[in-house]
Amino acid sequence: MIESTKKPGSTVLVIFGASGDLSQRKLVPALYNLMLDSWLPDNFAMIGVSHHDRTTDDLREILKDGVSKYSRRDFRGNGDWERLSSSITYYKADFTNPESYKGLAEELDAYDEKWGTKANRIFYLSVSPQFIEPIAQNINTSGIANSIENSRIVVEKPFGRDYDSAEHLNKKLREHFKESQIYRIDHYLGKETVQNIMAFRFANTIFEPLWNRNYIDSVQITVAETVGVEHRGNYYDKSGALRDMIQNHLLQLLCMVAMEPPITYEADEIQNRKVDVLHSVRPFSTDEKVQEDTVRGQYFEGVVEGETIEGYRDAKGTAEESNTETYAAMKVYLDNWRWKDVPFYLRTGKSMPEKNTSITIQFKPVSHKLFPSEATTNLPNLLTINIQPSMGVKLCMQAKKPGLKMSLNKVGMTFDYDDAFTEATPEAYETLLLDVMQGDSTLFMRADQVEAAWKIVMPILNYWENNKEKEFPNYAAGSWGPQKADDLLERDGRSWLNV
Ligand SMILES: NC(=O)C1=CN([C@@H]2O[C@H](COP(=O)(O)OP(=O)(O)OC[C@H]3O[C@@H](n4cnc5c(N)ncnc54)[C@H](OP(=O)(O)O)[C@@H]3O)[C@@H](O)[C@H]2O)C=CC1
Ligand SMILES: O=C1O[C@H](COP(=O)(O)O)[C@@H](O)[C@H](O)[C@H]1O
Repeated sequence: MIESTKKPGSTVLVIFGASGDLSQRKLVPALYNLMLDSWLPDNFAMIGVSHHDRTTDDLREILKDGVSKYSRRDFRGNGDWERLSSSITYYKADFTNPESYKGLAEELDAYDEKWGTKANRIFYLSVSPQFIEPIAQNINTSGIANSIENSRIVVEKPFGRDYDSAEHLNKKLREHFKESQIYRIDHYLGKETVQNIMAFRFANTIFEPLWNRNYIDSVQITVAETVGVEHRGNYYDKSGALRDMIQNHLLQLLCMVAMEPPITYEADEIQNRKVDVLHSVRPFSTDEKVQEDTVRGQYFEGVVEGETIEGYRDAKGTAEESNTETYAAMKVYLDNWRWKDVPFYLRTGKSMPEKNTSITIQFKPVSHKLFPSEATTNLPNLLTINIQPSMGVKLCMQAKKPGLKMSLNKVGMTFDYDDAFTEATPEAYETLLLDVMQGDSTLFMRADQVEAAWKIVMPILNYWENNKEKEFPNYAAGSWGPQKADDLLERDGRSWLNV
């Protein structure tokens, strides 16, 4: 495990695609907050690479705008931004042109010379997927990744668009970098409340003995977003909820909640336990299984949080007869000792009535009914891990309602981040960028993890692509998704717990 309280050593962060949306909305605001919290190395520089004619001042202005709009801390005009921006320079290059990398090499060497040390070189690929291969190759052939220990490459999602392309990309990356140098981002893993799942499960005595098929009836994982496809129609219409959310974020949440206890808090050990979960997912082995246990949806015009949202097919960049799902739900089983016959229900959707990312564990009913049925609400114990926007854990149980008769009522025990902690919550990208600088890959995706996750969704992707959904669009923006998603649970005598 990496010493997490230590400031990283001298670092040059090269962001390919520095003028793009991700860089403005997430990466540079994260650097800004790391700087304010004194986490940036004493010797730090950022080189922003993209292809339009720009000066360093132009890039700084673009990024300043991003920080002022998106930083979790208010933008303060007291010289803080200038402290960060003075370490940012612009480098104009065509990603695909090997010649462009010569000047970059000179700039990187100049920092080593100035600081009198071999600085960490982090190559952050905030670029469209088709550029990953040529950039990795050009970094390698130009020799700018100067050593295995000091050089790291960070790759954004989407990591491939199916199993074959992800496997190919892994192979190509490994032609140029060692696995220990490759940091595949899934920003959900950087979220404070997602990291807390490990603490919650493995730093407390009371939950783990119950965390299995003997006590748990079922698990629900929900990632509901109020936003629709917005300006990302071009990307999203070729992706859909299964690729965009389930293959990565939801399967990672599944891993966190279902994994066996790791022996040590080491990156490889934790990733091994997560891969075990993915390998244990019962395959969707036939088209009938896909039809039975999965549901897809696409929203039509509706009202979300009081605002009318146009239908998905009317959004810019989407096809008129688009077959792309904006909602996906499924039931999966894990064929292993701990979870045999416990269903895990996963769902995610855009244009839902509320933003809610949560995991709910439904416990089995008590083994013997002691109280007369009119006295009890018959509600099972529920443990909800709220990931966002509300952050915390809530346990629902039954208690005697005060009064002269024995009557039970549902009550809750709540741990809320806002009440429990005074510390601010860092954004996921702050955690992840700091981890890359410190060389800690615990919260990143290993090659086999990504491939195992693709393997799970491939039969669904194939079936959905080859069989157009005739009922699309099939849920109103602002509703909880298609009726069939409710039916999926109703068949099992359960229902979605919109808590
Ligand atoms: N935006 C987001 O919220 C999220 C994005 N991602 C992923 O991050 C990656 C980047 O996304 P995003 O920032 O939105 O993309 P953008 O399209 O906004 O930015 C692309 C960047 O690449 C540069 N660029 C494009 N072609 C070339 C080229 N041939 N040579 C040099 N520079 C080039 C552009 O430079 P210029 O300005 O000069 O044109 C720009 O800086 C994608 O893989 C995306 O899927 C992942 C999660 C969320
Ligand atoms: O990766 C993605 O995640 C966002 C949701 O992220 P969150 O941190 O706001 O929960 C999603 O909107 C986007 O479509 C997807 O590409």
